[in-house]
Amino acid sequence: MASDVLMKKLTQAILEQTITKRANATHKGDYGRILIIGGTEQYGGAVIMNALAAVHSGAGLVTVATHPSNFTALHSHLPEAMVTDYTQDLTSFIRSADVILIGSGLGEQLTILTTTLSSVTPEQILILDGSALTLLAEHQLNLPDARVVLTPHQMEWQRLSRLEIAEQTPENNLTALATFPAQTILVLKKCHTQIYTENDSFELTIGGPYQATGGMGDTLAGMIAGFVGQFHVSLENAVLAAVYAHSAIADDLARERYVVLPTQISAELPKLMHRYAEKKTDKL
Ligand SMILES: NC(=O)C1=CN([C@@H]2O[C@H](COP(=O)(O)OP(=O)(O)OC[C@H]3O[C@@H](n4cnc5c(N)ncnc54)[C@H](O)[C@@H]3O)[C@@H](O)[C@H]2O)[C@@H](O)CC1
Ligand SMILES: Nc1ncnc2c1ncn2[C@@H]1O[C@H](COP(=O)(O)OP(=O)(O)O)[C@@H](O)[C@H]1O
Ligand SMILES: [Mg+2]
Repeated sequence: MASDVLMKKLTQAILEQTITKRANATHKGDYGRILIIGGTEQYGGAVIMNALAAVHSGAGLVTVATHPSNFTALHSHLPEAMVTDYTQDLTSFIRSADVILIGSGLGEQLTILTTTLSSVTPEQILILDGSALTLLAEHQLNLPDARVVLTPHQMEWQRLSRLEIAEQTPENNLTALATFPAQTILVLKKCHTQIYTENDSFELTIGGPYQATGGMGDTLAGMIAGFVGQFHVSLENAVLAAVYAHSAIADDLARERYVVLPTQISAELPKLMHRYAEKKTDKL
C-alpha cells in the first residue's frame, strides 16, 4: 500500500540555506562547544571519528570524554580535541557544553548515560547515537527535557520503537516518534536515510553502499554535532544539512572509489562547506 505520509526529498538547497559565510569578528566560542561522550577500550575509533567529523565541520571547541586508553590515539589523529576521562564526574563538562553527543562506542556504560541524561538542561542539544540508543531501549530510560536528536540505524530503531525493520513505514515511524517528547528529531539511518520531526518528514535520495563501513554513522553523528553547534537557522535545518552533506561527499568521492572511508568524508568537509558558503554549487 502506498504511504500517505509526504516525505520531502532533500536536495542541495538545504546546504545553501544552512551553511553561511562566517562573520569576521567571531571566535571559537561562537561555533559550538561540543562534548562527545563514548569510546570504550574496544571502541575508541568511534569517538575519534565523532571528533574528526565535528572539528572538520567547524565546531569551535571539542572535548571528548572517553576511556583514558583512547587519549593518545585521539590526540595523534586530532590535536585540536581536548580529552577527559569518562569514568570521572562529567557534570561540569556537561554544564559548559552547547551540544552533547553521547553513545558512539559507549558499549555498556549505563551509568555514564544516566548521569548525562539527568544533567542536561532544556536549552542544550543532546544527540544520542549507537550504544546510547541500545541502552535507552534495554533499560527503558526516559529522554530528558532537552533538544534531542536520535540517530539510530534500522536495528537500533527496532530496539527503541519495537518496530521490526519490515514494519518501519513512515506512518509507523511517526506514530513511534510521537511516544518520545515533542520536538525530538529522528534520523533513521539506512539506504536513503529518513528524518522525522513532529510535523515533517524528509528523505535522502543520495548516498550508496560505498558507505557501508563501520564508523560511517559515528562520522555522521559528529557532523550533526558540528552543524547544530554553529548553524542556528533551526535545529531541524542543521540536522538535515549534515545528513545531506555526509552523503553528498560520499557520492562525490565514490566517482573514483569502490568504498568511501568515514575519515575521508571528514577530510573533505571543509572544502564542501566552503563551496556552499560561497555559493559555488557547480560541482555537487
Ligand atoms: N571503530 C569503532 O570503534 C566502531 C564502533 N562502533 C560502535 O559499536 C557499537 C555497536 O554498534 P553496531 O551498529 O556495530 O551494532 P548493533 O548491534 O547496534 O547493530 C548492528 C546490527 O544491526 C544490523 N542492521 C540492520 N539494519 C542495519 C542498518 N541499516 N544499519 C546498520 N546495521 C543494521 C546489522 O546487520 C547488525 O547485525 C556502537 O556503540 C557503535 O557506535 C561502530 O560504530 C563501528 C565502528
Ligand atoms: N547502502 C547504503 N546506502 C546509503 N547509505 C548507507 C548505506 N549503508 C550505510 N549507509 C550509511 O552509513 C551510515 C551507517 O551508520 P551506522 O550503522 O550507525 O555506522 P557505524 O555505527 O558503524 O558508524 C548511515 O549514515 C547510513 O545511512
Ligand atoms: Mg552507529
